[in-house]
Amino acid sequence: MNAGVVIPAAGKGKRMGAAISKQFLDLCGEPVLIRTLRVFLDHPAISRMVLAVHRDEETSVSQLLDEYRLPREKVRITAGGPERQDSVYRALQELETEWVLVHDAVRPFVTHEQISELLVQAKRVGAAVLAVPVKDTIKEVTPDLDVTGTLERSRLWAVQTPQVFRRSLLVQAHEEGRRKGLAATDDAMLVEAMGTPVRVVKGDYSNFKLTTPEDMILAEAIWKMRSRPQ
Ligand SMILES: Nc1ccn([C@@H]2O[C@H](COP(=O)(O)OP(=O)(O)OP(=O)(O)O)[C@@H](O)[C@H]2O)c(=O)n1
Ligand SMILES: C[C@](O)(CO)[C@H](O)COP(=O)(O)O
Repeated sequence: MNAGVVIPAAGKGKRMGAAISKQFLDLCGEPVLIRTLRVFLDHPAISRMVLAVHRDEETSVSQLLDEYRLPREKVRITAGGPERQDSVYRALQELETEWVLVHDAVRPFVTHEQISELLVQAKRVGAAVLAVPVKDTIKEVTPDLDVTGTLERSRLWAVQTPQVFRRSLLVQAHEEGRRKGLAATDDAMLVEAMGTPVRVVKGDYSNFKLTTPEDMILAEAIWKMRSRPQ
């Protein structure tokens, strides 16, 4: 299977509130970004990777990849855009593989098993995303904080990345999304908007997105637990 990865890594991490963007924070001895990239670069189905970074960080990220001895012949760096959707679209222009995985730089706990299963399902349907059943009760609330309803939890899944697509489908979805002015918080939304089916692969709760400060504490605990000899 000819598969490449787009890693949007151009965010500023405002909700994390750290002095540096969260993808560069230390996670038990290596930057989060490096830990995330290693998972894909070590997977046998992945031949290429394009990293979308903030335009002021292209040189420093390139140096970081060299410092951690990542295989540079597989990794290209490009300038991201103002929103995640723009960063993914720009990185997509640099990737020519038949299949594309999109994965947030700040989800370091994705596994090889999940990547492999997503590729199998995407090949069947054209698009597959990792997701987990929602654990909380989800309410709709007005801007004034009045509850207007409660959603049926058994039908709700929290979507993660990786999200895997046939490249031609993803490019078309992004281009239509741009034409219609859709603001999508994930890539599958753009594919869904074309009426194209998307398959869910059940993931696990540890593949969460590092977003707020307490997530770093949880991430360190998970990393240490996974590194313990069995
Ligand atoms: N213009 C942007 C914004 C986000 N991202 C990336 O998209 C992923 C998920 O986004 P999010 O968690 O929202 O990251 P930030 O935008 O950095 O966070 P915040 O919204 O708190 O500022 C991250 O890997 C982030 O670097 C990106 O490539 N380009
Ligand atoms: C793509 C994503 O990680 C799926 O959960 C998420 O939607 C990104 O959202 P954010 O607005 O960039 O935090």
